[in-house]
Amino acid sequence: MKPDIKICGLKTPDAVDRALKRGATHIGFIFFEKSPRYIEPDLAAKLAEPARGKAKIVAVVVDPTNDELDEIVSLLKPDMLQLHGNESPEHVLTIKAVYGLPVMKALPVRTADDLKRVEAYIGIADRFLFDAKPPKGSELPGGNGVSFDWSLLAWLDGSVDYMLSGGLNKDNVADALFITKAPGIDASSGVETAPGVKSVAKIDEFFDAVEKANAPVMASGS
Ligand SMILES: O=C(O)c1ccccc1NCC(=O)[C@H](O)[C@H](O)COP(=O)(O)O
Repeated sequence: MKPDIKICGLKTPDAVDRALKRGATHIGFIFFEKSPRYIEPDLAAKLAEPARGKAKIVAVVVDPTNDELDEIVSLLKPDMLQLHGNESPEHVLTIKAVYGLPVMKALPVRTADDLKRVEAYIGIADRFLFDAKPPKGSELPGGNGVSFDWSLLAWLDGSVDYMLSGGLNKDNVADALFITKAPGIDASSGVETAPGVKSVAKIDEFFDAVEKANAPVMASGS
């Protein structure tokens, strides 16, 4: 089945346009000031306009304060919040109750033990985003362009809805899908020419690779 596809860290109209034209189901905006993909909420709101009703608009936040969320939600009017910090299950519940929005909870993964944290969020998070643990020294909880051992996801109960993330690009996405059968995938650095600089050509190549990976295998004729 065709996975949901999220292109994250968008900052320009041409990248938003290309992601939508190629069939992105989710587009993400980063509200973490240290990130090269950081965008002001009012600019994100303008960029997101063409996506309304076509793709889910995702606000990516890290251990957000109420003031931060108030501003982002009122300006951007996202379809979903991606919580990419150390938000506890209780904090996720509170955020959902206050804003009435579905939450995708990001969890960093390096070992099988890391996936044990899923349990605490079942019935609370609407979806998970499994991302690689940031490399030592990185100030970014996401967008590091590194992958984790995808075979770890084989341990998951099939009822866990998630997006696979972390270092996905045109060269590895077919393998990632083959190994995990992920219901959703997310890419950021893999469709950039430099940190924070999205490339329409790379967005195209990424979607081409996903389409190729999903194309039915034709039986060889006569
Ligand atoms: O992308 C960022 O700069 C970022 C900063 C702070 C929190 C989250 C961030 N990204 C969240 C995403 O959903 C990314 O797409 C995900 O981490 C994968 O990134 P990449 O490995 O570069 O494809």
